Amino acid sequence: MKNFLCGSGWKMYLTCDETVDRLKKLQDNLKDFKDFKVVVFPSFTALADANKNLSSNSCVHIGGQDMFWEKEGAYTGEISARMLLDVGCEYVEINHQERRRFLHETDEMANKKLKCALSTSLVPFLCVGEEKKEDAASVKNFLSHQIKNLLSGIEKKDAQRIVFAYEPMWAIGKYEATDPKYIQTTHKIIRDIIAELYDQTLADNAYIIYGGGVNHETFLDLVALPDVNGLFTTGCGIVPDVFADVILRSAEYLRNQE
Ligand SMILES: O=C(CO)COP(=O)(O)O
Repeated sequence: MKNFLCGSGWKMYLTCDETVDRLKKLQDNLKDFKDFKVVVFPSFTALADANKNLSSNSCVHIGGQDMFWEKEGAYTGEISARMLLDVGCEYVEINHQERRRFLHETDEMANKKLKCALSTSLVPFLCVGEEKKEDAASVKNFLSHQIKNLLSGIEKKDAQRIVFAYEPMWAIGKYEATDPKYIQTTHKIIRDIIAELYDQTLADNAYIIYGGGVNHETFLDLVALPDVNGLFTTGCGIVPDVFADVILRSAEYLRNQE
C-alpha cells in the first residue's frame, strides 16, 4: 500500500463533550482498523479530554491546530509545543490557510513554528497551497516560492518527518470543487519541489495529502491519484460515521490495488 493517512481538523466547532462523543463514535466505527494512521485535530480546550478518551492501540491520534514558535514565555493566548505534548498530541497543524487569511500569518512565522515543532517529537502537518485556482505554471511558481520559504533552514533529517498538506484556499469548504487532474498535477509539482530541495528518495517517501472540499461522493477519485498520500477533511471528518466510511473505503480501495 502506498503511504497514506487520513486527517481531520475539527476547527472551531466542538465543545469538550461534543469532541469526546465524536471521538468515541469514530473509534467504535473503526474498531481494530490498522491499515494507516488517522489524525484528528480538536480545539485546544478539548485536547486533554480527547487524549483521555483515546482507546489503547487506537488508530486515532490527536494533534493541535496550531502552536507558537517559542518554547515558553510571555506570549498571551499562545500554546507551546510542550503544552501540546503534555495533553497527548503527536501532531500539529502549521500554516493553515485560515490562519493566514484571518490572522495574517506569514511564511516566516510558519517557518519558525515548523522549526520549533521539529525540535520536539511533534509531527507537523505543514499546509501549503495557493489562494486562487491558476494554471499549472503559476501554481508551480507560487508553491516553489512558498515551500522554499517554509522549509528554509530545515535539514533533511527533519524534513522527512513533515506531512505536506496541499490545501488550496479556493477549495476549502467548497464541496463541489475537487478537480482530480489539477490535484494530481499539483501534488506532483510539490513532490518535485521537495526532491529539488532535498533528494528524490525523501520526495518519493513524503506524505503529500490533499485537503479542501473532499466530499463523500468523490473522495475515492482522490485516493486513486498516484501522488496523493492521504486526505485532510473537515467536512467529511467531523461526522464520525462519514469519516469512518471514508477511512474504511479508502483502505479497501488501496488494498485492492496491491
Ligand atoms: O481546511 C480543511 C482541513 O484543514 C478542509 O476543510 P473542508 O473539508 O471543509 O474543505
